[in-house]
This record gives sequence, structure tokens and C-alpha cells, in this order.
Amino acid sequence: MTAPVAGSVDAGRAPWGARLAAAMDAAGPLCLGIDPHPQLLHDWDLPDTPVGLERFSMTALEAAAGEGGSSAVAAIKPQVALYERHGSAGFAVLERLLREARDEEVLTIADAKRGDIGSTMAGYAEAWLSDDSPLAADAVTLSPYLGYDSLAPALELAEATGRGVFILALTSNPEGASVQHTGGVGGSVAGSITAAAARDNARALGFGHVTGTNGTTGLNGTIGADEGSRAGTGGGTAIRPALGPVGLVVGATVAGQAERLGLDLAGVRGALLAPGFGAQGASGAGMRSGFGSAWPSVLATSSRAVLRRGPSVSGLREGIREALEDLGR
Ligand SMILES: O=C(O)c1cc(=O)[nH]c(=O)n1[C@@H]1O[C@H](COP(=O)(O)O)[C@@H](O)[C@H]1O
Repeated sequence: MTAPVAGSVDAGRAPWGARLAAAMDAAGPLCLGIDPHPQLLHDWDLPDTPVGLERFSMTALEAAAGEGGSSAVAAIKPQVALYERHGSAGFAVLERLLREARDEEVLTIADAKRGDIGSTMAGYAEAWLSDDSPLAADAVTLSPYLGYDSLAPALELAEATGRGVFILALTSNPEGASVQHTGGVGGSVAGSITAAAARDNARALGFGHVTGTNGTTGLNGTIGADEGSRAGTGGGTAIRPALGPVGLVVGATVAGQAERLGLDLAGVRGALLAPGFGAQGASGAGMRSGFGSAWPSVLATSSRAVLRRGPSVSGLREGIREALEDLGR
């Protein structure tokens, strides 16, 4: 008998963590960021208009969707800001991109970085995570600046619909340290966010959970071979734990600082979205050493470094192949 998937949902879709893990096993630990910067549109000989935006987006999706029915990447991450700057026509292009990615069975992470008081948060949750929304994605990035618990409407809807969230914990930009490395439970805001995500994933996955007095986390379940999957992506013999619906954003450029701040990233049992790979200077080797035992849960994301290889689909696919090689795939 097949055991039910922990945290299974009633939306006819497997939980996000299981879907993402399967995609990472199949394609490797890479997400293609779709960031239609004006400069990139220009470099691709496209106008900085909704027409150019659409051409850019569909070309990037074609590269990501791969050939022969198997995706070239585990997910795509459209940068919402760069659609929003085109107003309603830009949002229409984003809707088409999300819809066509779903048809191509490419997972989508809307990089919207939303966060607000709970009652307003419910609106953002509906926009990005409900089955009926034209902007529905498989996951969305969230900002916890109004307090982790204010994000509850999004976390609840994500879990109920087999979707996920990625909450900013340690961001890739140098300015992030002034907020994230100080204060909070266990000495840093990033530590508070990490502990809260571990708590929520343990509950969603059906594991017991204990929180130490200094805000560090531990799980009173043991990691068994049937609970996660072996990561065949340069993670050596490391086992990827089952992934819950709450992922964290941990910049590839700052992953090494997690240990110094006392963050138990492996104990989060959620995917770790790692921007900063490529254009911001992080390499596969640097990420593997920075993330340490959490490496099997890392989804590296690269936008400009791959997109600069366009406008041809073959050029983009070559960029994807090189990025995966750097990640040990
Ligand atoms: O949430 C994100 O994706 C994100 C968080 C972070 O800490 N740093 C970061 O660069 N990002 C996003 O990741 C993408 C990085 O793009 P490239 O530097 O071109 O690969 C951009 O869309 C950023 O907004």
C-alpha cells in the first residue's frame, strides 16, 4: 500500500514540497529567473513594451520547458516587478506566462515579495495562491517585515492548495544584514524566521517539534530513508528531508553566514531558494560549501546570467546546461 504523502491536500494536487523535490530530482537544483529588465529587452532586440515583454517571456519559457516533455529546470521564477512596470498589460503577460507554464508542467514561483497585516495578506494570498486566480502560481515569495505570523493567510492557503511560499530570511544583497543579522529570537531576525518556518513545516509534515530556549530548533522525529529522498545533485550521500510548504530565501552570496548566525537551515525541512547564483557572483562550489548539510534542499536561482545568453532558445538552453554543470548536475 502506498503511504499517504505527509501534508497531502484536498486540491487534487500533491503537496508543493513533494512536487518540487520531484522536479529537482528530474531536472536538477536550478530555477530560471525570468527578469525582463529593460536592458535585456534591448539586448534581445525587443521593444520595452508589453509586446517585447511577451516575446521575452515566452522564449524564456520555451527554453525552461525543455525538449521531449522533460523540463530543463526545476522551476521558473518570474520577477513580478518587471511585469508590474508595464501596468495592466504587463500583468496580462504575466498571467499568460503562468498559465502556459502550468500547461507545460513547469513549476512557477511568483517573485512578488508580498507582506502585509493579516487581513490584507489574505488578499495577496488569494491573488497568488488560489486555484481561481488568473495570477495563480505554484509558490510565491513573501516578506516577513510585518511579522512572520502576519503571513498566516498565505501559509494556510498554500498548504490547503498544494502550493508553497518562500519567506525572506537572509537575502543576497549586502543591505539585508542591517535588519536580518540583528535582534530577534536567538540573536537575529533571520533566526526567528528560520525557527518559525521549521515549526510550521514540522506541523505540516506531521513531525513533532521542539524549540530550544535560544530559539534554535530541533525535531524529535528521526530522518528515515523513507521520509526524504537522496539528492543526486552533487549532495554526495546527503539525504534531502521531506520538504514542507514553507521555504526560505537564503542568498547564495550569504549562505556561509547562516552558520555564524546559528541558523539550522537543514532543520527547516523546507526548500531554500538561493538567488545570487551567477550574476551576483555566487558559484556552485561556493554554495555547496556555504549551505553545508542543507545543500540537498537548495534550489539555486539564476536570472541575468542565463538570460544574457538569449535571445535564441538554444543559447538559453546552453546557459541552463552550464549553470547545472556548475551546480554539480
Ligand atoms: O526573492 C528573490 O528571488 C531574491 C531575494 C534575494 O535575496 N536576492 C535576489 O536577488 N532575489 C531576486 O532574485 C533575482 C536575482 O537575479 P539575478 O541576479 O539576475 O540572477 C532577482 O529577481 C531578485 O529580485
